Amino acid sequence: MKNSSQINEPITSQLIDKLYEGNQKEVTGYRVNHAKGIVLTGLFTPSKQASSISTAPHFSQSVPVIVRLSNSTGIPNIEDHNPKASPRGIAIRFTLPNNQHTDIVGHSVEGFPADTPEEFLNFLSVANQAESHPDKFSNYINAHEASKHFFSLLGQTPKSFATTAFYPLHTFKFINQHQQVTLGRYQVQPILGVQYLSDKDAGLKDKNFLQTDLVEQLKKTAIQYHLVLQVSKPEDDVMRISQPWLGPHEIIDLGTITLNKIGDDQLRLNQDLAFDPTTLSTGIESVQDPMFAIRSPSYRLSTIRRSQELNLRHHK
Ligand code: HEM
Repeated sequence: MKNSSQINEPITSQLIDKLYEGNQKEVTGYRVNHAKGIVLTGLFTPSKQASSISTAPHFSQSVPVIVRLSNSTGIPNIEDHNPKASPRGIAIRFTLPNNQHTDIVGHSVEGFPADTPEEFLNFLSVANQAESHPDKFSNYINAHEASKHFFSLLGQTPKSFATTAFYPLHTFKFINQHQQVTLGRYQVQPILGVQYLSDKDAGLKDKNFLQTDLVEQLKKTAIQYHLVLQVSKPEDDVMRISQPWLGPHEIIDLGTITLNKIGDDQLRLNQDLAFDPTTLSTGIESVQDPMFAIRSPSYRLSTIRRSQELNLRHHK
């Protein structure tokens, strides 16, 4: 029997090729997207309610977390105030008992330029020609709801990673000990609230200010986020990651992420960590939206390619 990664092999490598083509990946050994990042460590403490939503182990006990905060593009030294650095990224690894882990990967806008792998491939093909064929690019964007919405959200510079909200976008089934299912999407909400810089203030900032500010803030206090669940309503399309769910929704607090240390040896951590948003725990299942199956093989292939680049660099 074929597994999902074999089924998705051709489109996976096409997607990664397109990402390499478009993400200005001139430096080898880094991620093809979200190349510039900083790794922190801390603790996830579940809320009292979390264990009634899912039997996931980290919903009933505090667990260590590793968090990588990042800028978009494959440029490892992109200036933090460059509009192309948006959306920002977050990757969270929860360390679970028995050498298990589960990952959440999100970005700082509530949208994505495609709802299916084929649509994403089309989008990347056109986006990669944005400079040579600007009209084709703008026509495509205007004609496609997902990319139109996505581009309307880009470009802002956050005051800090500690004032940035993140959206993992996929819908999951959260299953409790009575087999009751809650459908919802995670949100990672900063305790300090969402705050952006004006373009003028952003332009005055040092090119690495998002990372240096974290170091300064940690000297005073920890960086904290609420992990919350936006509970779906019958009218929400849980199969489309490109669209926010409109109107008021029930929000359940799942717990608090507290980051209190910058990881030692950033270069090594950035290279070695390979997140996979499809690594789930017991009590949490995917709704199998069309993008979900493609993510694991894409991240795996990208990790293989950047590791090979590193090996080549070491052997030159
Ligand atoms: C099928 C759709 C997608 C594809 C093909 C894709 C592809 C990739 C690839 C190849 C990487 C580099 C992985 C590595 O070398 O470690 C990456 C990283 C990343 N992507 Fe995606 N991505 C997709 C969807 C998304 C979505 C929906 C989000 C946000 C909600 C997202 C956020 C991120 C973040 C934050 C990182 C950096 C992870 C880290 O810190 O290691 N991606 N993506």
